[in-house]
Amino acid sequence: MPEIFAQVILPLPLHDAFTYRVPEKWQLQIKPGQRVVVQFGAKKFYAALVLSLSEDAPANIDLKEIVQLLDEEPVILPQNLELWKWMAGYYCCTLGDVFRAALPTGLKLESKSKISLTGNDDEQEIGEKEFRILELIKQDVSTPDSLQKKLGLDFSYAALKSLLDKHIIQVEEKIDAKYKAKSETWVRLHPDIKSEKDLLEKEESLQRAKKQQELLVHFVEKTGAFQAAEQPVVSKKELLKGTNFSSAILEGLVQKKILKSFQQQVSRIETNTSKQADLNLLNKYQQQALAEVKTCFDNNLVTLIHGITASGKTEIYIHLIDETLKQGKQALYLLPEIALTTQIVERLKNVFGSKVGIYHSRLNSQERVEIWKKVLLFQSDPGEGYQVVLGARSSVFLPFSNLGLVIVDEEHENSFKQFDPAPRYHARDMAIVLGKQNNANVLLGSATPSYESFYNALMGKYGLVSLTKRHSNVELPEIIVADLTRAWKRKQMHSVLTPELFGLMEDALNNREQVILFQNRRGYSPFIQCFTCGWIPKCENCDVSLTYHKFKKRLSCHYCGFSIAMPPECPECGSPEIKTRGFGTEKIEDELKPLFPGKRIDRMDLDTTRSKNAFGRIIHNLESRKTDILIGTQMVTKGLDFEHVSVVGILNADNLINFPDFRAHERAYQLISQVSGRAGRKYNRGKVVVQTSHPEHPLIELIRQQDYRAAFNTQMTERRLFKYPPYFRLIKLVVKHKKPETVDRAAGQLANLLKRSRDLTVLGPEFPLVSRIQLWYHKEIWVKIHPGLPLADVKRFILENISWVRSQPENSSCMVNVDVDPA
Ligand SMILES: Nc1ncnc2c1ncn2[C@@H]1O[C@H](COP(=O)(O)OP(=O)(O)OP(=O)(O)O)[C@@H](O)[C@H]1O
Ligand SMILES: [Zn+2]
Repeated sequence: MPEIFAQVILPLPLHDAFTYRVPEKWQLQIKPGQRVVVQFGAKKFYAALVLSLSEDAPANIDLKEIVQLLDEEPVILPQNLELWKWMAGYYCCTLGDVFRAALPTGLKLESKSKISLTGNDDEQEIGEKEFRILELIKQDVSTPDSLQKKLGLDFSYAALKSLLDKHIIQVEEKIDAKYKAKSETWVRLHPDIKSEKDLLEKEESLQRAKKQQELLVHFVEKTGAFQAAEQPVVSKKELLKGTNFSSAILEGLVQKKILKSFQQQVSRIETNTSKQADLNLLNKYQQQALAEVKTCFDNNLVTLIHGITASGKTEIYIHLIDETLKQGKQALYLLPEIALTTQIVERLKNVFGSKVGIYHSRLNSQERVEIWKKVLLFQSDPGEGYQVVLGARSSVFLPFSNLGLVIVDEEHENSFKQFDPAPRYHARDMAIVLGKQNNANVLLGSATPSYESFYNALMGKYGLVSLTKRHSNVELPEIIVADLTRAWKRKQMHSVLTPELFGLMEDALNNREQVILFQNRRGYSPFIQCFTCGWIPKCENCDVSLTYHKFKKRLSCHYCGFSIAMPPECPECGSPEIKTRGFGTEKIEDELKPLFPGKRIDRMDLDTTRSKNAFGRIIHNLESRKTDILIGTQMVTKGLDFEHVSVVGILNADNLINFPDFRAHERAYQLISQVSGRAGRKYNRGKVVVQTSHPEHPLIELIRQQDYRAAFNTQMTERRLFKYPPYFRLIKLVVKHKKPETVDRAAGQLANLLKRSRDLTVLGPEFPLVSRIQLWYHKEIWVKIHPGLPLADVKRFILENISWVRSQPENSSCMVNVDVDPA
């Protein structure tokens, strides 16, 4: 047999795949997409993934053998790996980075080399160091790491190796998959009992073991043995539930060979047994839009559906998914993490039943592995595998075998972008690549498309379909701009509410309608300050002030989690007068309670949704009208669909508009339109109050007119002028080090090198808004790239210069993150 070599990806930030020899015993079995154990470096073992196989050995080097083959079948398909390669190339990261992001934790493996005695120690000469190692192994110190810890300089790998060579010790390379199938004990009749007569005989034999007899009768009743046609089996849990029988009684029957117990794997995923509902009939606008989308698909176009809030985009998606399933293909429906609420999950499950898998980060790792395997299963067993996945960002990595449709809902959402660690990918853009690679249709949807996507649509690169009517035929809400400065001056404010907003809230609440208030800051107040000396507490690790959380009576950092107790007095001057500054959601909740006595106020932000079910509870309470007023951060803007919300308040639009980011206006427009869109979705036209100190700001006027096109056009002029996307591509480089002088120097060197290219526009280096996070100083360099330039060459040029800067001894341990298309 010719020799076979495997190219494997290691879970390390290394650029290449590495080649190993395949031992003869696995030559017939090994396939790309399987996991293998390999030794890398002198002493480390890793679970790697086979990328490809070949018969040609690389010429120069001495190759190691694969230590172990972990999977019988691939955990990922060759076509899925195409996406990995594309991603690593495009986002300037390594295949190892993609590997770590792609597989669910439960399929990634941990390596622990365990050393044990062989029992073979007959009179061999051993040295001092070998002796000490042996003594420790006898006391169960069993890994090289822990030996090294105990022995310090007395530890030597040579001594360890010598003991191995003498066969006194052995290495058990114990690599175990974290995922273990969950199993349950089940009970059935012992196979010796073949007829009802056998059963009766056994029962009589139990005259002197009353409890056992009773349990046997209970078993027969429960399973209908010899009466019902089905297999008389029941889970142990089910059998003993609500009875006084103990496990010991059951064990007695098993020992007497009357019952038999066995282990059976169970799924951790709740099985949905709900009946499948029919599809809703589309209204005439939706029908028209659906037809247009299909025409675009026929022309092989990625398509953008721009449909106002509550126009019923979801219904169109459901119809498209349905058609995809009828063609026997799979569909992927991507949503931002936070929009994956019970509302949308239920809607999909009602229609597609057990064909739908849900995949997001709130699942535990076991559950994620099961979803992964059921998506994979579709290839061999379409009846059992998942045909539809509703998922967040990382579901682009799932092992689809026959993808026909990819939908990206709320495509403008920047949470589709992974910020840290690498790969810093954008799931919307990856969805488009995934679609291309699989010949699947791609549909992007939003009420406020990202300016990049809308631009692509206007340029004819994407198909464009519009929906301009709400399903209920109710008009988009009326937007009222309220002047904060004027109301403060005239002393008309009710806490944080202008008289306009306060009045509308009172009316709505009196009519049993609901209100949503949006504030983009959580906590009680963004900072506190000593009234006497002006002291403001800051984070120890980051360059930010600490946010006050009243309920916890603590000040905490929203970047690193550092927190301290609220000081009773100013540590600088001793004054007891410490004032809270600004309004977070927690403070607003506090202040509104006395303004609306008897009304139920709830809050939805990161702090109130940490527990697993909190999110669902808040939504349920709003849906069932147990909540009158909901205060929330960005979370309340995402796709929520409630019938009785009639007033929405944006408490401070200026925070959004004045953010120092080239996307600030785009984002402010999106956020305000999205949250406004929660009002008046079904019955009467809703009202939205936008509070601002700058009512004359041009963006505020565009928001008031709800003119997406005009807002887009104004921004495009600026983007073109200042060389921003979609006219130019951006790559952001972040140089990091614990010493500010090193960051300064390295970033300066890098920027100067890049500026030598006359084709590129290089900005910086500059300290970002928050220049120190978790003790690391940051400095940013922005590279603007003309669309005519070959991107791959530009990236290579950047990476080469980064390598050079990092290789300078004075910059040692300096990190540089590369962020392609920063969001
Ligand atoms: N054809 C239809 N038949 C019955 N109900 C519909 C239909 N179309 C839409 N609806 C209902 O109208 C409401 C709004 O629809 P949907 O949530 O799909 O809007 P959307 O366009 O996704 O809005 P948003 O962008 O705000 O998330 C939902 O309650 C939905 O069930
Ligand atoms: Zn911090």
